Amino acid sequence: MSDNPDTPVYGSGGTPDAGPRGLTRVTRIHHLAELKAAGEPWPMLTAYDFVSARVFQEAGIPVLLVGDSAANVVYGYDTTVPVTEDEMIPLVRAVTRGAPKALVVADLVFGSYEASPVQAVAAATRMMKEGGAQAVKLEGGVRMAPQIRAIVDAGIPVMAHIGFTPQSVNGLGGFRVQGRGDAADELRADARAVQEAGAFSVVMEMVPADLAREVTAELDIATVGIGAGNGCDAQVLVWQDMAGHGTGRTARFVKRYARLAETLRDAAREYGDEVRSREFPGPDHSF
Ligand SMILES: Nc1nc(=O)c2c([nH]1)NC[C@@H]1CN(c3ccc(C(=O)N[C@@H](CCC(=O)O)C(=O)O)cc3)CN21
Ligand SMILES: CC(C)C(=O)C(=O)O
Ligand SMILES: [Mg+2]
Repeated sequence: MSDNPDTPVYGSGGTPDAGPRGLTRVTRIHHLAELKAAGEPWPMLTAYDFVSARVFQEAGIPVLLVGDSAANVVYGYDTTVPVTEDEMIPLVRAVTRGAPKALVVADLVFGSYEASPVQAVAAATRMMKEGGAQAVKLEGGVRMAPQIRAIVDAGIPVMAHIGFTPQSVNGLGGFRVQGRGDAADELRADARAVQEAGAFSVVMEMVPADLAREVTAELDIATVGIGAGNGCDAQVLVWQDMAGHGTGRTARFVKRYARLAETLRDAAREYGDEVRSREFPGPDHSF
């Protein structure tokens, strides 16, 4: 592995570079187009703080999302509706500091972009200027195309998000798969509209796998699936879901690769026990 800036994010031979030092160069949007052309899927995770962002960069995760799921996993709200720009921006700053080689995408929060393209450009500008993000994400297809176009025209790359869009949970009638039956054509239209509006990528959440695969083949831009099967160009999960660091139940689309919450609880319990018994701090940890 090398620090030469011409070394690609992924090593030669098309294998993802997840070596001991992680990403070998800054991830750019055109790399994602190259990966789509090469048929190589890439992983994306959420991140909300410095340490986890650094760990994911070391693990070779090229794209990090500071999701508005921070509402749930950082701030403890029930939905993503209440979280504000002022709550998101410090998290975006921490992640961009922790993972300078990852492409950092920041979610625009509910209420910050829907009203008009002018409002959307202002919200996206804050995420870049104050947060240091390289791109923003917003929820909506056909109905948000004017906002996407305006943000892209302002020089800010946009990732769109269609299918189940959690900010509209009240309008969608709950946490449900989207694009089943007749709704498939609506989802296809949303996908085409965001590509046409200039988005560089699109998240598809809770969409039937066959439909997601078809849309991925139809589009030139990268599709990122969450609950959308393995035919997408990329996958994303909330990192606490992926690592077993949540509290309650998780969606069907989550696969858990670790049991961090249990590990942490056991560590805290042992620490507590040792303080109570005066075993900690012993001579090794005293001056
Ligand atoms: N921790 C976390 N993980 C996420 O994936 C996530 C968040 N938070 N917060 C923002 C949104 C909300 N998301 C959600 C939340 C709940 C379901 C859910 O309950 N899904 C059920 C029902 C599916 C159905 O009946 O059609 C499931 O079993 O998958 C799905 C996505 C995805 N996002
Ligand atoms: C689940 C992903 C796609 C997201 O939008 C978030 O974490 O907020
Ligand atoms: Mg989100």
